[in-house]
Amino acid sequence: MTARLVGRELSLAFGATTALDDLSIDIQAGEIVAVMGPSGSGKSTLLHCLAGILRPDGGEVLFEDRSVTGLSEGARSALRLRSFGFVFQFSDLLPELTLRENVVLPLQLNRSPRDAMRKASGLLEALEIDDIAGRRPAEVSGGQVQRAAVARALVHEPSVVFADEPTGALDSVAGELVLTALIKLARSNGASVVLVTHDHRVAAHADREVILRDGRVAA
Ligand SMILES: Nc1ncnc2c1ncn2[C@@H]1O[C@H](COP(=O)(O)OP(=O)(O)OP(=O)(O)O)[C@@H](O)[C@H]1O
Repeated sequence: MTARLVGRELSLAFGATTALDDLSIDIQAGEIVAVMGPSGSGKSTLLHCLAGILRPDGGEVLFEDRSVTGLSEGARSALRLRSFGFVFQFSDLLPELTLRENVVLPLQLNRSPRDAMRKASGLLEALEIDDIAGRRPAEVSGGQVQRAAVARALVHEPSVVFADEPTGALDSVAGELVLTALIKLARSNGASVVLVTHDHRVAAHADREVILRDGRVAA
């Protein structure tokens, strides 16, 4: 069994708008892939299909050689919680919890509290936010929130991290810190990263760039 993620001949329309048009993509275990292309070219839709959030109208997504598209909604949710991590442009950290409590959240179902805390602490240190991890999201900078979001996305050691414009709301210095940490930690865990971005400097961190145009792979 490999953690390879494959989208095969994916198509998806929203009413009269074609978002994905017979698009195929193959992401190897541990590979960092940047998905680029103009606004509206289908980048986020592709990410949502690969992650099992959206079901395509046609085609199939395979993860670990099994069909994701064929799973029930509940089974897709379980797969996302177990095997995938997510970082979005605007973090969805819970505002009433501290950064540390947010990071530990994905672990609480299946680890002892002490073990979960140890794992979260290691990531908070690696991301250099351990000294402020007792604060709530509103009490730290945007870059620090995004670094906490990276820690939360990686804490349960997912096979794939989906990152949709993770640095889009940050200045270049803060963005660089978030991105290098995300990629370094994903690599050390052997996780693949699907990185949606319109920024060539961000994409330069990936192993491979896939460029979309009108819902198809252009390059
Ligand atoms: N929920 C939706 N309802 C209707 N149309 C949608 C929806 N989501 C996306 N679309 C349309 O599908 C197409 C692809 O959108 P998508 O968000 O995947 O593009 P994108 O490449 O990520 O764009 P951006 O860089 O602007 O975020 C666009 O034409 C968009 O307007």
